Amino acid sequence: MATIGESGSNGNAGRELVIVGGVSGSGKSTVGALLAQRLEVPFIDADSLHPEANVAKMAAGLPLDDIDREPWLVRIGEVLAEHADRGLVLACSALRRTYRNTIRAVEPSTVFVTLSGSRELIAARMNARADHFMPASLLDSQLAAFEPLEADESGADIDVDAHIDDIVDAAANVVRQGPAPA
Ligand SMILES: Nc1ncnc2c1ncn2[C@@H]1O[C@H](COP(=O)(O)OP(=O)(O)OP(=O)(O)O)[C@@H](O)[C@H]1O
Ligand SMILES: O=C(O)[C@H](O)[C@@H](O)[C@H](O)[C@H](O)CO
Repeated sequence: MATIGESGSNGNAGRELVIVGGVSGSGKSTVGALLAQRLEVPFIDADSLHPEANVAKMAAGLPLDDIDREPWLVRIGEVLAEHADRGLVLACSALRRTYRNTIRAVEPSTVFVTLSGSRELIAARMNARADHFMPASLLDSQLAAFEPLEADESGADIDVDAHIDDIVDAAANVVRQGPAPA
Protein backbone atom coordinates (compact mmCIF):
# COMPACT_ATOMS: atom_id res chain seq x y z
CA MET A 1 0.00 0.00 0.00
CA ALA A 2 1.31 3.45 -0.85
CA THR A 3 2.05 5.94 1.89
CA ILE A 4 0.34 9.31 1.94
CA GLY A 5 2.12 12.64 1.67
CA GLU A 6 4.55 12.56 -1.24
CA SER A 7 3.19 14.25 -4.32
CA GLY A 8 4.94 12.58 -7.21
CA SER A 9 3.36 12.04 -10.62
CA ASN A 10 2.15 8.78 -12.03
CA GLY A 11 2.45 10.01 -15.60
CA ASN A 12 -1.26 9.38 -16.06
CA ALA A 13 -2.63 12.87 -15.29
CA GLY A 14 -6.25 13.27 -16.36
CA ARG A 15 -6.69 9.56 -17.00
CA GLU A 16 -6.64 8.20 -13.47
CA LEU A 17 -9.11 5.43 -12.65
CA VAL A 18 -9.93 5.74 -8.96
CA ILE A 19 -12.34 4.08 -6.59
CA VAL A 20 -13.11 5.91 -3.37
CA GLY A 21 -14.21 3.07 -1.10
CA GLY A 22 -15.35 2.45 2.43
CA VAL A 23 -18.47 1.76 4.44
CA SER A 24 -21.72 3.62 4.07
CA GLY A 25 -21.39 7.13 5.49
CA SER A 26 -17.59 7.19 5.36
CA GLY A 27 -17.73 10.07 2.88
CA LYS A 28 -17.16 8.33 -0.47
CA SER A 29 -19.61 10.50 -2.42
CA THR A 30 -18.47 13.75 -0.85
CA VAL A 31 -14.75 13.04 -1.18
CA GLY A 32 -15.13 11.35 -4.57
CA ALA A 33 -16.93 14.29 -6.18
CA LEU A 34 -14.32 16.77 -4.91
CA LEU A 35 -11.44 14.49 -5.91
CA ALA A 36 -12.86 14.21 -9.42
CA GLN A 37 -13.00 18.01 -9.67
CA ARG A 38 -9.42 18.20 -8.47
CA LEU A 39 -8.24 15.61 -11.02
CA GLU A 40 -10.48 17.09 -13.73
CA VAL A 41 -12.06 13.73 -14.50
CA PRO A 42 -15.73 12.64 -14.39
CA PHE A 43 -17.37 11.36 -11.19
CA ILE A 44 -19.91 8.56 -10.82
CA ASP A 45 -21.53 7.32 -7.62
CA ALA A 46 -21.67 3.52 -7.90
CA ASP A 47 -24.98 3.58 -6.03
CA SER A 48 -26.42 4.63 -9.39
CA LEU A 49 -25.11 1.36 -10.90
CA HIS A 50 -26.75 -0.97 -8.36
CA PRO A 51 -29.58 -3.11 -9.72
CA GLU A 52 -32.88 -1.78 -8.38
CA ALA A 53 -33.28 -4.93 -6.30
CA ASN A 54 -30.05 -4.17 -4.42
CA VAL A 55 -31.19 -0.67 -3.50
CA ALA A 56 -34.59 -2.00 -2.43
CA LYS A 57 -32.91 -4.62 -0.25
CA MET A 58 -30.69 -2.09 1.51
CA ALA A 59 -33.56 0.38 1.91
CA ALA A 60 -35.49 -2.43 3.62
CA GLY A 61 -32.65 -2.74 6.13
CA LEU A 62 -31.08 -5.91 4.74
CA PRO A 63 -27.35 -6.09 3.93
CA LEU A 64 -26.27 -7.18 0.46
CA ASP A 65 -24.47 -10.51 0.09
CA ASP A 66 -21.71 -11.57 -2.29
CA ILE A 67 -24.21 -12.79 -4.89
CA ASP A 68 -26.10 -9.49 -4.86
CA ARG A 69 -22.87 -7.56 -5.32
CA GLU A 70 -21.19 -9.69 -8.00
CA PRO A 71 -22.89 -8.29 -11.17
CA TRP A 72 -22.60 -4.77 -9.77
CA LEU A 73 -18.85 -5.16 -9.23
CA VAL A 74 -18.33 -6.47 -12.75
CA ARG A 75 -20.31 -3.50 -14.11
CA ILE A 76 -18.13 -1.15 -12.06
CA GLY A 77 -15.00 -2.66 -13.64
CA GLU A 78 -16.55 -2.20 -17.08
CA VAL A 79 -17.44 1.42 -16.40
CA LEU A 80 -13.87 2.10 -15.26
CA ALA A 81 -12.50 0.43 -18.39
CA GLU A 82 -14.84 2.49 -20.56
CA HIS A 83 -13.25 5.63 -19.05
CA ALA A 84 -9.62 4.58 -19.57
CA ASP A 85 -8.94 7.40 -22.02
CA ARG A 86 -10.35 10.24 -19.88
CA GLY A 87 -10.17 8.99 -16.29
CA LEU A 88 -12.89 8.48 -13.68
CA VAL A 89 -13.51 8.69 -9.96
CA LEU A 90 -16.12 6.21 -8.73
CA ALA A 91 -17.55 6.22 -5.21
CA CYS A 92 -17.98 2.51 -4.50
CA SER A 93 -17.89 0.70 -1.17
CA ALA A 94 -15.59 -2.12 -2.49
CA LEU A 95 -15.63 -3.49 1.02
CA ARG A 96 -13.89 -6.85 0.63
CA ARG A 97 -10.62 -7.85 -0.97
CA THR A 98 -12.47 -10.26 -3.25
CA TYR A 99 -14.72 -7.41 -4.45
CA ARG A 100 -11.66 -5.33 -5.32
CA ASN A 101 -10.20 -8.37 -7.10
CA THR A 102 -13.36 -8.60 -9.22
CA ILE A 103 -13.04 -4.95 -10.22
CA ARG A 104 -9.28 -5.27 -10.90
CA ALA A 105 -9.90 -8.37 -13.04
CA VAL A 106 -11.83 -6.10 -15.42
CA GLU A 107 -9.74 -2.90 -15.01
CA PRO A 108 -6.30 -3.72 -13.53
CA SER A 109 -5.08 -0.12 -13.25
CA THR A 110 -7.74 0.86 -10.69
CA VAL A 111 -6.36 2.74 -7.67
CA PHE A 112 -8.31 2.37 -4.42
CA VAL A 113 -8.58 5.17 -1.88
CA THR A 114 -10.42 3.76 1.13
CA LEU A 115 -11.98 5.94 3.82
CA SER A 116 -12.18 4.78 7.39
CA GLY A 117 -13.11 6.14 10.78
CA SER A 118 -14.65 5.20 14.09
CA ARG A 119 -18.13 3.72 14.25
CA GLU A 120 -19.23 6.69 16.38
CA LEU A 121 -18.07 9.32 13.88
CA ILE A 122 -19.55 7.58 10.86
CA ALA A 123 -22.84 6.82 12.65
CA ALA A 124 -23.15 10.48 13.62
CA ARG A 125 -22.60 11.55 10.01
CA MET A 126 -25.13 9.01 8.75
CA ASN A 127 -27.71 10.07 11.29
CA ALA A 128 -27.25 13.73 10.37
CA ARG A 129 -27.83 12.96 6.69
CA ALA A 130 -31.31 13.38 5.23
CA ASP A 131 -32.92 11.76 2.19
CA HIS A 132 -30.63 8.75 1.75
CA PHE A 133 -31.92 5.24 1.10
CA MET A 134 -29.27 3.59 3.29
CA PRO A 135 -30.43 3.15 6.91
CA ALA A 136 -27.85 3.79 9.64
CA SER A 137 -28.86 0.40 11.06
CA LEU A 138 -26.78 -1.22 8.29
CA LEU A 139 -23.54 0.42 9.46
CA ASP A 140 -22.49 -2.53 11.64
CA SER A 141 -22.88 -5.00 8.77
CA GLN A 142 -20.84 -2.65 6.57
CA LEU A 143 -18.07 -2.42 9.18
CA ALA A 144 -18.09 -6.21 9.62
CA ALA A 145 -17.66 -6.71 5.88
CA PHE A 146 -14.90 -4.14 5.43
CA GLU A 147 -11.44 -5.55 4.77
CA PRO A 148 -8.66 -2.93 4.68
CA LEU A 149 -6.37 -2.72 1.67
CA GLU A 150 -3.57 -5.27 1.73
CA ALA A 151 0.09 -4.47 1.03
CA ASP A 152 -0.05 -5.62 -2.60
CA GLU A 153 -3.10 -3.50 -3.45
CA SER A 154 -2.67 -0.21 -5.26
CA GLY A 155 -3.87 2.68 -3.12
CA ALA A 156 -4.07 3.78 0.51
CA ASP A 157 -6.47 4.35 3.37
CA ILE A 158 -7.39 7.79 4.72
CA ASP A 159 -8.78 8.61 8.18
CA VAL A 160 -12.02 10.59 7.81
CA ASP A 161 -11.72 12.31 11.18
CA ALA A 162 -10.39 15.35 9.33
CA HIS A 163 -11.54 18.39 7.38
CA ILE A 164 -12.92 17.45 3.97
CA ASP A 165 -10.27 19.57 2.20
CA ASP A 166 -7.46 17.68 3.94
CA ILE A 167 -9.04 14.34 3.01
CA VAL A 168 -9.26 15.38 -0.64
CA ASP A 169 -5.62 16.58 -0.54
CA ALA A 170 -4.54 13.21 0.86
CA ALA A 171 -6.62 11.33 -1.72
CA ALA A 172 -5.07 13.35 -4.55
CA ASN A 173 -1.61 12.53 -3.23
CA VAL A 174 -2.43 8.82 -3.18
CA VAL A 175 -3.62 8.99 -6.79
CA ARG A 176 -0.56 10.93 -7.96
CA GLN A 177 1.58 8.05 -6.75
CA GLY A 178 -0.01 5.91 -9.44
CA PRO A 179 -1.36 2.41 -9.80
CA ALA A 180 1.64 0.35 -8.73
CA PRO A 181 1.76 -0.63 -5.06
CA ALA A 182 4.72 0.81 -3.11
N1 LIG B 1 -14.79 15.06 6.38
C1 LIG B 1 -16.07 15.28 6.65
N2 LIG B 1 -16.41 16.12 7.64
C2 LIG B 1 -17.71 16.33 7.97
N3 LIG B 1 -18.77 15.74 7.35
C3 LIG B 1 -18.48 14.90 6.34
C4 LIG B 1 -17.15 14.62 5.95
N4 LIG B 1 -17.19 13.72 4.92
C5 LIG B 1 -18.50 13.45 4.70
N5 LIG B 1 -19.27 14.17 5.55
C6 LIG B 1 -20.74 14.10 5.63
O1 LIG B 1 -21.04 12.79 6.10
C7 LIG B 1 -22.19 12.28 5.44
C8 LIG B 1 -21.83 10.97 4.74
O2 LIG B 1 -21.01 11.29 3.64
P1 LIG B 1 -21.30 10.65 2.21
O3 LIG B 1 -22.75 10.67 1.90
O4 LIG B 1 -20.37 11.30 1.25
O5 LIG B 1 -20.84 9.15 2.51
P2 LIG B 1 -20.90 7.88 1.59
O6 LIG B 1 -19.76 7.02 1.97
O7 LIG B 1 -20.98 8.29 0.16
O8 LIG B 1 -22.22 7.19 2.02
P3 LIG B 1 -23.13 6.12 1.23
O9 LIG B 1 -22.23 5.06 0.78
O10 LIG B 1 -24.10 5.65 2.25
O11 LIG B 1 -23.77 6.85 0.08
C9 LIG B 1 -22.69 13.37 4.48
O12 LIG B 1 -23.73 14.10 5.11
C10 LIG B 1 -21.45 14.25 4.30
O13 LIG B 1 -21.79 15.60 4.04
O1 LIG C 1 -21.62 -2.91 -0.90
C1 LIG C 1 -22.58 -2.42 -0.34
O2 LIG C 1 -23.10 -2.85 0.69
C2 LIG C 1 -23.19 -1.18 -0.92
O3 LIG C 1 -22.44 -0.63 -1.96
C3 LIG C 1 -23.35 -0.12 0.13
O4 LIG C 1 -22.09 0.21 0.63
C4 LIG C 1 -24.17 1.03 -0.36
O5 LIG C 1 -24.36 1.06 -1.75
C5 LIG C 1 -23.75 2.38 0.03
O6 LIG C 1 -22.76 2.50 0.97
C6 LIG C 1 -24.97 3.14 0.42
O7 LIG C 1 -24.92 4.31 -0.17
